[in-house]
Amino acid sequence: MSMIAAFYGGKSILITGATGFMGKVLMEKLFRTSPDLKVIYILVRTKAGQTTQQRVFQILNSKLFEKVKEVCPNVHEKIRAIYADLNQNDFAISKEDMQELLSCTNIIFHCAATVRFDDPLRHAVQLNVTATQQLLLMASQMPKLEAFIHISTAFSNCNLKHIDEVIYPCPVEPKKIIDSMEWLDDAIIDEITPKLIGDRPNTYTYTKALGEMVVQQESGNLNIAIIRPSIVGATWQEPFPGWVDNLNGPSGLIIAAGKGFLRSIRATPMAVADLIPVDTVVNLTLAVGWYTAVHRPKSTLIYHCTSGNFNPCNWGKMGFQVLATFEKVPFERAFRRPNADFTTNTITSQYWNAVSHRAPAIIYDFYLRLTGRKPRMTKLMNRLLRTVSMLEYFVNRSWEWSTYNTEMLMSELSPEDQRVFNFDVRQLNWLEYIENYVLGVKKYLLKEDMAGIPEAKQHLRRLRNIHYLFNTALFLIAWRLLIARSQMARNVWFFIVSFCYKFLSYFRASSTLKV
Ligand SMILES: CCCCCCCCCCCCCCCC(=O)SCCNC(=O)CCNC(=O)[C@H](O)C(C)(C)COP(=O)(O)OP(=O)(O)OC[C@H]1O[C@@H](n2cnc3c(N)ncnc32)[C@H](O)[C@@H]1OP(=O)(O)O
Ligand SMILES: NC(=O)C1=CN([C@@H]2O[C@H](COP(=O)(O)OP(=O)(O)OC[C@H]3O[C@@H](n4cnc5c(N)ncnc54)[C@H](OP(=O)(O)O)[C@@H]3O)[C@@H](O)[C@H]2O)C=CC1
Repeated sequence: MSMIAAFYGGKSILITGATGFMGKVLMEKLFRTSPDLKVIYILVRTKAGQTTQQRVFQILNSKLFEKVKEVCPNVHEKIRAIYADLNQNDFAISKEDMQELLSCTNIIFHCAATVRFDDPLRHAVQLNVTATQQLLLMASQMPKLEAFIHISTAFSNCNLKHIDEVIYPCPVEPKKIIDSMEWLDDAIIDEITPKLIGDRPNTYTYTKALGEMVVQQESGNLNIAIIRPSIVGATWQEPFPGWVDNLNGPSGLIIAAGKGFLRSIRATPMAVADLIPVDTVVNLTLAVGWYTAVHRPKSTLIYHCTSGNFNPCNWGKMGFQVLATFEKVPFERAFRRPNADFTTNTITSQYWNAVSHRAPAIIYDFYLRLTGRKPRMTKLMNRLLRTVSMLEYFVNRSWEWSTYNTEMLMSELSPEDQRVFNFDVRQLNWLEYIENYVLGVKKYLLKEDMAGIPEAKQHLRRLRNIHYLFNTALFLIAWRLLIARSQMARNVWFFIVSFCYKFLSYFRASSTLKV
């Protein structure tokens, strides 16, 4: 029997961000391995016209939870959705719900955050800093609380090359940042944001670093641990390979490349692609929750959940494998044949953006206008290029994260726990993982049926023929224009024609001689 699974039996667990990518997998794993847990409280807001109950119902009836229904048929009774909005200082939680949370919670997993790179600083501070502070205040009033697990990111200190499992102080105290957000107007905040984030690339990484400082400063007597995952990708093994449900990180770019929109990205092929499967992150998170509660370390331990130290992959290998998978499992209705190159400098990147991205979008929009349809490709391409420009920071650098605490934890696990809560990425086969990832994007993000693969391949063959025809026509037009303007070109053309004529007449003569 797994000691970790047994530990969560009978426990009341609070998860923030449970409706997110990582939160769903965390909930699923808990219900599947510890079906005798007492209750999972989840803070859920209404979204896209759905009530909290409707959102929970949709999650529990999704493919991700298929196995849970077998081992925990009464899962609906064990999940308690509490309306909350982390944008509000008191989370807008009702008095009754707050009373129940404060008196019953044993473990907190704080996953909620805004992961957008371009969020205005005010919004990112509210969600990634102030909300963390508010949750810590709630935790300090929970008499039964055994552990508080905070999910940060391995990129919270991406301005450093080597990152240890310690908290690095930010130049300005989080409390001052929080207070200034209350009285500065948006225009001033936008103006000072670049100065505040300094050499970090965006408000996301900056506010995650501030969030860690808040955890350190306001932990009081709480028993806390921090987990820093790198680039979280689709599931590796559990509950099944390739599951993913949002466009963040590689997923969106895999779609853009598979649909033929993205043809080049400024990336360093040999840079480490530090991806970590979401089920690996969740296994580590649950192991950390158990270890923190049972062993009660003297200080807040930080665990790096990264792959580069154990089983490095690089962007060149990843890109190659993604494209190779498209050959076998193409996406449907592609705009062009998938083909994405890595450019290593800004000039070539700008050239390919003009030639491979903007020009085809303009031509296609012109075609849409001619056929009486609304042009949309240029707008989509501009948004995609903006997205790519924000992700490029992470594909042109490599980082080294120390993993002492993560390795220590692995050694503390029994063989059974190492099997059930496996976070040993040394066992990960990257080619297999990336292939399953692309398959998962097709099935779970694009909702495309595998039966449509022959038609998708046929469509790509048509696109290839159109591509050849287009290039041939372009060449002939260019050659015709050149001949009309250049004597040299005409001479070359006549030389080629006469050479071919002589070769053909010699060939014909020699073949009649044989008879
Ligand atoms: C063969 C090559 C493979 C190689 C593969 C390389 C992968 C290299 C990944 C590095 C990744 C590092 C990640 C650090 C690790 C964290 O800790 S970060 C945590 C996760 N956060 C993220 O990944 C970034 C989250 N996304 C964002 O911040 C915003 O999407 C962006 C990037 C600022 C763009 O914002 P926006 O312009 O408002 O765009 P947004 O509304 O989000 O989406 C616009 C459209 O693009 C789509 N979209 C959204 N996100 C994406 C995306 N990531 N990609 C594409 N389309 C997207 C949306 O569906 C949307 O379409 P519509 O809904 O309009 O039809
Ligand atoms: N994805 C990645 O690559 C990485 C993620 N991380 C960290 O992991 C954690 C989870 O990330 P991930 O699952 O990918 O993120 P998602 O964007 O998928 O999920 C974010 C969660 O936070 C919730 N949330 C956001 N704003 C509010 C709000 N105002 N009120 C209530 N809930 C809110 C969302 O709820 P709703 O569904 O209502 O929007 C959602 O459940 C984050 O802390 C992130 O920083 C770390 C490294 C990498």
